[in-house]
Amino acid sequence: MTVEKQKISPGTAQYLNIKADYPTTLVFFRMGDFYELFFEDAEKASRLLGITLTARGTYNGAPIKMCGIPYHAADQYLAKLVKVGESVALAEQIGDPATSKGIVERKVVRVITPGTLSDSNLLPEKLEQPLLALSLTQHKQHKQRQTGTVGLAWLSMASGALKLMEFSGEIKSINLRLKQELERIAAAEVLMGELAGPLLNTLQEPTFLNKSTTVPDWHFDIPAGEKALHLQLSVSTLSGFGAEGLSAAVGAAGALLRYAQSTQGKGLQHVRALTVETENEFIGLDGATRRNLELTETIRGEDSASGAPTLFSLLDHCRTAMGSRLLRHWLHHAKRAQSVAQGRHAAIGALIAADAGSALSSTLAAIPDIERITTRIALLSARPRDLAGLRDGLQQLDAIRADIALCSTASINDIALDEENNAGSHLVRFNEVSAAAIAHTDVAQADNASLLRTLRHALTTPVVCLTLIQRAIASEPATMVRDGGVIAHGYDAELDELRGLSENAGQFLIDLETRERARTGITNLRVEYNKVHGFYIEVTHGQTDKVPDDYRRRQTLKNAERYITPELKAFEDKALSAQERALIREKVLYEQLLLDLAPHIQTLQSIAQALAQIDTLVALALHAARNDWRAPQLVAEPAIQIQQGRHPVVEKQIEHFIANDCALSAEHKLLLITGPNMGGKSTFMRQVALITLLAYVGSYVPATGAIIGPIDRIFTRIGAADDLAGGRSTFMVEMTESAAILNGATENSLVLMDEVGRGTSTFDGLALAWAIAKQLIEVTRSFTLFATHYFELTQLPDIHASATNVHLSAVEHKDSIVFLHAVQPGPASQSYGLQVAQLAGVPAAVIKAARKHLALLESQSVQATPQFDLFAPPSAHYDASQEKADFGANASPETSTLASELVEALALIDPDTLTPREALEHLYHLKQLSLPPAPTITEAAVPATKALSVTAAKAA
Ligand SMILES: Nc1ncnc2c1ncn2[C@@H]1O[C@H](COP(=O)(O)OP(=O)(O)OP(=O)(O)O)[C@@H](O)[C@H]1O
Repeated sequence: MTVEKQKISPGTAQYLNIKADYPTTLVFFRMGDFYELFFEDAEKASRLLGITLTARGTYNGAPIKMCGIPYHAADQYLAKLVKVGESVALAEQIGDPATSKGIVERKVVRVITPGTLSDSNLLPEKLEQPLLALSLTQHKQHKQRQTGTVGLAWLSMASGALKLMEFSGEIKSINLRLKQELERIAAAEVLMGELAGPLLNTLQEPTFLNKSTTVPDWHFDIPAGEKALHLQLSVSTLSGFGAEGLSAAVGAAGALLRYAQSTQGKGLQHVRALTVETENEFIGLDGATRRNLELTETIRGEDSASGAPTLFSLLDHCRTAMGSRLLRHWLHHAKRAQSVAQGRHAAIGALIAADAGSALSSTLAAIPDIERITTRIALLSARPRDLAGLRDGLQQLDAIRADIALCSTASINDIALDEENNAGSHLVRFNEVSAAAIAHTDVAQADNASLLRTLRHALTTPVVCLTLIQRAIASEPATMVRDGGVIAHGYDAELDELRGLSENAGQFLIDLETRERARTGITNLRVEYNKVHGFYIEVTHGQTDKVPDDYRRRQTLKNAERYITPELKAFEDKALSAQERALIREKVLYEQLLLDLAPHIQTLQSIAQALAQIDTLVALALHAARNDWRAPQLVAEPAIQIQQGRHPVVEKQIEHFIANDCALSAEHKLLLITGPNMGGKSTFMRQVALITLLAYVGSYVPATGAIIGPIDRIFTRIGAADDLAGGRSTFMVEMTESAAILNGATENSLVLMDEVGRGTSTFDGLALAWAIAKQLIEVTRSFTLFATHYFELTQLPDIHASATNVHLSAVEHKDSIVFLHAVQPGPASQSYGLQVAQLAGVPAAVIKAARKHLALLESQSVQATPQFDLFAPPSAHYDASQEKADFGANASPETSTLASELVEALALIDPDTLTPREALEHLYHLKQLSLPPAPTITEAAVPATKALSVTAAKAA
């Protein structure tokens, strides 16, 4: 917008000048007690906020559209706008309207964006909303391979945590990786250079692109980024943070800090440290897995905040928002290093043994969000009640430390022994790894005792800081500094004196009244005050003739006259100005107090982190104790051995949950799970994944025992949902997820495959399921739970020793079915599909027709067509030999017998002596020998999808 100063009012010119600097941001233009919005901003805000659009004056001949919101209610409107991803620039009045000549000066003091919030009213309590900067550099084509480097830097403005990460590779693989990292970090706002945007479109991640803010490419300059980090962290090298050599990420950090600072309008004193995250630090979970396991939101996308049952809402017994945020973080960031989880297990054990959870929990309830308050202190935006809350919270630290001290090392050892006894020998392979587990547990004990000790140490009361706040802040301060009554008595002599002047006014006025009554003889004379007229002496009309000469009339009422005297006037000036000056003095003192607290920011941050940890550990300990969860053992050998495991969320929702074992080891890596619909297959698979994850999160687990080896990633392919927004069909989603698993899983990964292949035709689906299972067994060799309705797959264990059949059992009762939900050895014998349909209320006539059709299909399938009833028991015709060949095994004895019979028969034939008829008879005989008794399922199991489709088409 160009500013045509001649034709427009000074106010409009000022607005347009400011707006020119914030073209894509809504500008809130402060006018007295209102923020006003103009032009397109007004239209947009009125639509988004549902407020009335009006017009005032004209610009270029057209009315200027405007709308406004009251200054005092701004927070609620800002919250709404930020929630829909809008940013707002606050243009405040800088000059004093009373003394300004012409128009009062205005300046943007802060920009509010989704990723840079620190205000308690605008931020969700239990969620971090990081700001992320992303740089993507494509390297020159190298032997036909397009490669690139991604640099990530992200900052939680509300906590001050700054993190970096960098990775390189072929464009396709880094895109995949980037998608996973973005899903993990869950940034509220993503900064990108102008060039990176189009490259990232290939991510096909609409939700992510909606959050992006474009900044000039030069903001990502690497030397500038390095300089900015040095300055921010007050260091001369980044090597202490392990960040040397991360040029792309350092460039991104430069863009991030520049943007974050510009939005705050000031430096970021609370950002004092840097963490570098590495590729292999956490157990990898992609977005689909986080959703499928319902960690913090349900599969349908409901957040825990809406009360939806998720792992987070189940475990969140945290009493502070800091604890809740950390718990959420832990669930999404389980570290691969076992020692971290072991440290937490032992701490939980010690808390349970000392029965310290409840006491700690109630003390923690009195602790405010010290982390965010500290940030607001650093940004000089802390309110008086933030400081009062901080003071009250810090006063609880002694009690918390005393409770932690109760958890002695002795009790930790008791717990360890207990758990070891509990692990028992229920599972065959449990014992094989338990010796190693004991060794590990010992190591863990040493670390563990130290976790609580470290926390106790970090929670040492910061006496200087606390005393300062105690001295400075009134016991119950007003909400805003401008209301006064924020600074405590005795903190500042000047303030006390000014307050004394206005507070002692009462006595002065009583004394004056007594004196004036005596002097004038007017017995009903009164000295009073009102806001409009100030102090006055009131005399009723009947007495006015007694009024002395020095009384000046101030106001005439119906029954009385009001006067002022020189003495009263002098007092009035002093008292009123004292009040005003006291308010000004309080503001100065408060601002100075925030500055004086700055040196304590780092201490307060580590106290906040320690409080979050102890709160989270207490929450996990309470949940474990109340629900009979046990300490898992993390071992070096490959294993997922779970004894009597339960699904943590489902067990809460039903009356009687059936616990199940799971035994996976180096020799037995795939469980092929069959059983009826509703039998509990998905629940079982999820519970294994959740127990594994919980063990690495550092929590106890819902099982009587669990021994778990190294885990690098957890993958899930569960359920089928269309991705309409992403333009992908059910089957496409299924195959994309399967592809990601097959490309990314290793022998330390846990893979959950639920009914893979069901999104397409029977034969294609079966063939794909077969080939995928084969790949997981032979190539990735991952721990796999493979649930299927394709009965043919139950042959896998015959062919491959590392696969085992288990099934979820059910029994028929009259015409109905009873699910036992127990995992039992061997394959299922029936699918019970019709019975389940009947349970679901499918009309009797339909069920009857289905039964009839099923009988027909079964008889046909025996005679001619390959498998229709996928759950019919394996037929006598089934020929596993082909699959064995498929898996690279030797030919079966049957195949070799047939071959030798044919050779023998051929050897008996002398073609030179045969008549044409005899030749034909021999041919029929040979054909008879080689013919299989009936078409076999083998055809369907050959993983050549195309050929199978043709077969299927012919069969149909
Ligand atoms: N171990 C268990 N104990 C008690 N009830 C269970 C158990 N497992 C599952 N259930 C109940 O059975 C229901 C169905 O379980 P689940 O969805 O796991 O079945 P499924 O075999 O995967 O079914 P489908 O093949 O149709 O997907 C669950 O909602 C739960 O109420």
